Amino acid sequence: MLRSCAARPRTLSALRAARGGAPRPARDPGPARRSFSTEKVIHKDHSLPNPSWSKDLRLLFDQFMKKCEDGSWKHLPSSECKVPQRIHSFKTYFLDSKPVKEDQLSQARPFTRSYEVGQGFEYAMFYNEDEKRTVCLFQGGPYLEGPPGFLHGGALATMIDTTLGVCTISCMGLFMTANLNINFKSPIPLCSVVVISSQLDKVEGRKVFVSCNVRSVDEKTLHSDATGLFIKLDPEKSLT
Ligand SMILES: CCCCC/C=C\C/C=C\CCCCCCCC(=O)SCCNC(=O)CCNC(=O)[C@H](O)C(C)(C)COP(=O)(O)OP(=O)(O)OC[C@H]1O[C@@H](n2cnc3c(N)ncnc32)[C@H](O)[C@@H]1OP(=O)(O)O
Repeated sequence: MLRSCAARPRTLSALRAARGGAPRPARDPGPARRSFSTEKVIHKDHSLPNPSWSKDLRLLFDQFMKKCEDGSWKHLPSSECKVPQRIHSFKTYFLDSKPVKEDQLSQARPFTRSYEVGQGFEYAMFYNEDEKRTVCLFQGGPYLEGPPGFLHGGALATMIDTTLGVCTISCMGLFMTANLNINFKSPIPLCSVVVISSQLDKVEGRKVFVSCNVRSVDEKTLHSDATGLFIKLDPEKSLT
């Protein structure tokens, strides 16, 4: 259910209660939109259409789902729950250190999936293995406002980092962002849809160079372009 701005928690304690209190009630999307893992936990796929998606986002999503039919593109599911195997692999890099307490970790969720449906980051990603490309269809909701009526630059940076990160992780394994360089060329109207097209450019040892551009749905407006450097994690080194 969409929450109005008036219903947003105004105090820190209200915010904490909203974030850390009782688990959110499940919003069952119906059989066609449930996804299951081999784990006992049922993970809901947040990258499938929901009522907050605009016509533009639905049309683009359908176009990419068609491209998936011959196997050249893959739709990447996105869960608010953790991916246990990847998280376990990632935790091995922390070695002996415990930077985050277990109870805090149990509250953790991906930043881009931490808003109510429709209010924050609505997106779906598609991956082309042969071309080493990832495309993100992104609709930034009303809680992501920067300049009045426009998307916050940090929200776009988040989606660029996530798209480049997914592109790198899908192609190569466990990496972290070392450098992100973004040119903001044209502001993005709030609640509009943009297409983030990323590609893997070069691999040099542990370094992966990726880039992307962000365009309007009609492709006429170049909103941003960006480059990223991702470093493969070294199991011999602690992150903390
Ligand atoms: C990332 C998540 C993994 C978990 C996966 C689990 C589930 C996946 C599900 C969904 C995917 C979502 C994708 C989300 C993407 C989000 C990505 C992030 O936001 S990551 C968070 C932000 N980044 C950080 O906090 C990184 C902090 N930095 C570090 O930890 C380290 O600096 C490092 C990047 C790990 C590199 O350190 P390391 O000691 O290993 O390397 P070196 O310093 O020896 O450098 C190696 C090599 O790289 C060059 N280098 C390093 N940094 C830079 C830089 N900033 N600019 C240019 N070059 C750099 C360095 O010179 C060395 O080069 P050379 O070998 O030629 O000498």
